[in-house]
Amino acid sequence: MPVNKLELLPAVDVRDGQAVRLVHGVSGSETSYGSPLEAALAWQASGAEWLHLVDLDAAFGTGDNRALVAEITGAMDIKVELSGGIRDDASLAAALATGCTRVNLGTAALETPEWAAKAIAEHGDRIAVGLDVRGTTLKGRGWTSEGGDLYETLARLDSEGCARYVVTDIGKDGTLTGPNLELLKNVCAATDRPVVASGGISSLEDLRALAALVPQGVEGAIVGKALYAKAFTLEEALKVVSA
Ligand SMILES: O=C(O)c1ccccc1NCC(=O)[C@H](O)[C@H](O)COP(=O)(O)O
Repeated sequence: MPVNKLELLPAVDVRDGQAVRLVHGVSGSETSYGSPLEAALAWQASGAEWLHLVDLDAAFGTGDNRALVAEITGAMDIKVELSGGIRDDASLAAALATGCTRVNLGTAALETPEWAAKAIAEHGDRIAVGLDVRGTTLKGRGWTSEGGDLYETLARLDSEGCARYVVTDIGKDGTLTGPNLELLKNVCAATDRPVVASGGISSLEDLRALAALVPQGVEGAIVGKALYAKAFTLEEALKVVSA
């Protein structure tokens, strides 16, 4: 169903049991923000309708936080989008079994396209694909491996029935330098599927700029660092997007 209000997805990225934010998604660049469950509960208490929950260890292949991710998802009354390391039947089944609303596939959509197409066919709207880019080149495996051309992959995923894309400019992620609006406009022009913007949001003005792209296909925005750095509160952000 089309939405006319920008959805906000506050992020909780989990590394080694802690809520963290990375810069450019680089392993080792993290700042720690304490208990991920407390962070998730705080976003929920502030009025969030969504939580974007990332298992960074699973994304980087340095282990996983699967039990904690399941615990956090189970504790939420709001919708949860799970991301990070969902690449095979076992990790997909575990993610879906948490009761989350949807999962993001990343590396799998690039490296095992047949498996990803099967997951999309079986689970429809519960699957989104994360398109993580530098320029127009996709990245996989915790953003360290090359994954081909953004627009070629988008056309393939569209033809396979992918319901939605989460688009991240890696150069912006965790930097508080604003979202890549040109990239988002270009992706929206290339697909009729909804797009969730991720990475770089730094101000309420950025949220207003993203809200202006809702008619073009931007459905939501993931906000991480800005909330942890207290650039604005979630209550202020929610007010901006509902205005
Ligand atoms: O989502 C992933 O699978 C992922 C994998 C590897 C590194 C980072 C990953 N996600 C990061 C996020 O989803 C961030 O929470 C999001 O882009 C927020 O960015 P920001 O507002 O710039 O802190």
